[in-house]
Amino acid sequence: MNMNTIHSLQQQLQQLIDEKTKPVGALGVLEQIALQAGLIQHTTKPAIIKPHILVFAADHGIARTGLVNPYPPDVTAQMALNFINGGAAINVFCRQHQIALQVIDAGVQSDVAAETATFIVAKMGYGTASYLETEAMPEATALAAIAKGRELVKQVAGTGCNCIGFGEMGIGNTSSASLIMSAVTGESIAACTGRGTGVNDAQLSIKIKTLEQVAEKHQLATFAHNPVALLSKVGGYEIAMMVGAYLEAAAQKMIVVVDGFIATAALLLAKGLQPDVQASCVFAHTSGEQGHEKMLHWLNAKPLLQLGMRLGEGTGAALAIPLIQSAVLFLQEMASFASAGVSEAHNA
Ligand SMILES: O=C(O)c1ccc[n+]([C@@H]2O[C@H](COP(=O)([O-])O)[C@@H](O)[C@H]2O)c1
Ligand SMILES: Cc1cc2nc[nH]c2cc1C
Repeated sequence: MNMNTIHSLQQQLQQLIDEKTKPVGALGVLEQIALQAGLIQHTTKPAIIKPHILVFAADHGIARTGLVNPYPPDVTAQMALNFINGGAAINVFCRQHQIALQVIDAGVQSDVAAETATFIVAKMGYGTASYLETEAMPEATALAAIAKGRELVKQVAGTGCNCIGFGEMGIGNTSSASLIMSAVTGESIAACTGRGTGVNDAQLSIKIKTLEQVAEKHQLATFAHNPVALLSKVGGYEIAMMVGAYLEAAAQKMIVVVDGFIATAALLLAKGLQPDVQASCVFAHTSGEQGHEKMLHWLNAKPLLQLGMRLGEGTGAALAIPLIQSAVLFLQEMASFASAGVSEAHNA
């Protein structure tokens, strides 16, 4: 779409929104989402078809040190099994809102289960290496994970889905996200580091010191504009796959629903590779994880929900999808002042 076409489509959408039987602007942020959905789908009649969430699970070498996370790494595989059995929060919300859900083993440290239609085995390794010692993964592996993320989203797009959210599960992955955030935004490690699954005050200061050492060891600040190097040095397999997933979803003109702290850190990297991806993104919520608000501010993003959630799994995305559906439905179904015979304001 060239700039003139975008401008004219934007004007048409805004006019349709303003002609609906409501005071101008009275549906607030939903009006912005309806407009954005039309621009993403390049139509004045956007629709949400077969909404879908992909949850990427993987383990992190750093988590085995016990320096940055209160829960043991075994929880990643145990929660992956919980997803398969339908017992996690993301299962509940996806059932509630009729969102299709698939879980991807991007690199859990043990074998979780055999592949099925809803559990995909795409292991890039059995957990990353500890970036306290060495790089998390070779650059070739980061690139392979990005390619796999793209391939998975292409398959989902092939089912007719045009709205997708990405979640993650990985003990230790708030540390990767904090390191990525600090490198990309230039904020200090302390400003980018939160409690994750729940470290106490003493553990938080150890987490910050550990991550400061890692940032120094790998000279992360020098890789602010090199997403693949950041993935290789301090990333995770699930984060790398999400990067590819964002890139493909935007290329497929899908509405992309961005979840919490780790999911947004992956978007920082995707945006580093393809600045246009953000135009396809709706930000679901501000996570309770310290640092997420700053990350969103850096992106100039205005999330839909503020629920103090900090679970991950794509749970924020699942709660936001019905709001996005409401936004496109009001545009599709509401009567206009003319069609309903309602009088407009005197100042119209
Ligand atoms: O989405 C978020 O904002 C979020 C914030 C804090 C924690 N999490 C989840 O908690 C796990 C990582 O926490 P940690 O303390 O092990 O680094 C991982 O499985 C994430 O899905 C997720
Ligand atoms: C129990 C548990 C569930 C999670 N879901 C996403 N991250 C998680 C971390 C833990 C510890």
